[in-house]
Amino acid sequence: MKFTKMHGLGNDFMVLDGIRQSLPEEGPPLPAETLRRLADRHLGVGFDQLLLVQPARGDADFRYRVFNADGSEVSQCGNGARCLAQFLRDEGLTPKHEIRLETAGGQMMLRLTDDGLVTVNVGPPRWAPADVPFHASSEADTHILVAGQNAYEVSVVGLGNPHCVMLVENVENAPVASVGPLLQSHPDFPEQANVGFMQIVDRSRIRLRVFERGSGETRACGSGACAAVVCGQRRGLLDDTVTVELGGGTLRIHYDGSGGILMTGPASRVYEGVIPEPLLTP
Ligand SMILES: N[C@H](CCC[C@H](N)C(=O)O)C(=O)O
Repeated sequence: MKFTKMHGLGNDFMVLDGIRQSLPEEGPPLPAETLRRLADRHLGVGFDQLLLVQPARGDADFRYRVFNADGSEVSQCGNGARCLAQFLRDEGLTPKHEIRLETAGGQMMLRLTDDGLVTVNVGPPRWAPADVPFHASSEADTHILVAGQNAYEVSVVGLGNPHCVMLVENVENAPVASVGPLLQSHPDFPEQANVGFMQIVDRSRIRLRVFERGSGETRACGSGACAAVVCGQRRGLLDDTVTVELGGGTLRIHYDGSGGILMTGPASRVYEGVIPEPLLTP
């Protein structure tokens, strides 16, 4: 099985072409145990997420599916969407500069810009608890989550995937490794959550670390960057356009309250590889 290794600011992916290779319409493209082994950075290829592109089933150009390193299928991966747009163009699978993707969380528009960057419209933020999903009686600027011996004030938002975002003084010493897993699996998130730790530099710049659901802390999280910005805007702390500094580099996020959240950033190819068929079975 052929694959392409790519990354968006160090959030790295194994990309599978389900257009020119026949892959299952539903469920993981590989046995879950094989997928997890390939995600391992010593036993396999090593990746945060596996991205799969397949023929669209509706009026979009392509269908986009995402699997975390733990094998869980999810509905959104912002960095991955940029890499997929680059992959589709590089492979000659589309001549378009504007690509519409069908995802489990709805449609997303991608635009390849002349400066080699990709802009993704990830859609509007979903604040209603049921749309995150999150157990709460109503939406609010912040919620208090009790975990272990502590209470954490977080903002909660859905972007096709669930996010909770907390403010920290300095991302360098944020309790990502300890608090990230606690809030990821907090019982108020029935499908778990991605956990963002946001330092406000000024109204147009933040620093961010994300403990991702199903993958742990990654060097960048595109949907996490979008979530942090809209949560900061809702709390009156950020302007419409924000530069987000992540471990692997910067993203530009724009949201003015109408239309969708626009995320702009790079997409990088690393290498192509082949997994021999006998190694695809557990
Ligand atoms: N871990 C996320 C999926 C990948 C998101 C991230 N890599 C991005 O760039 O948005 C989740 O379980 O919802």
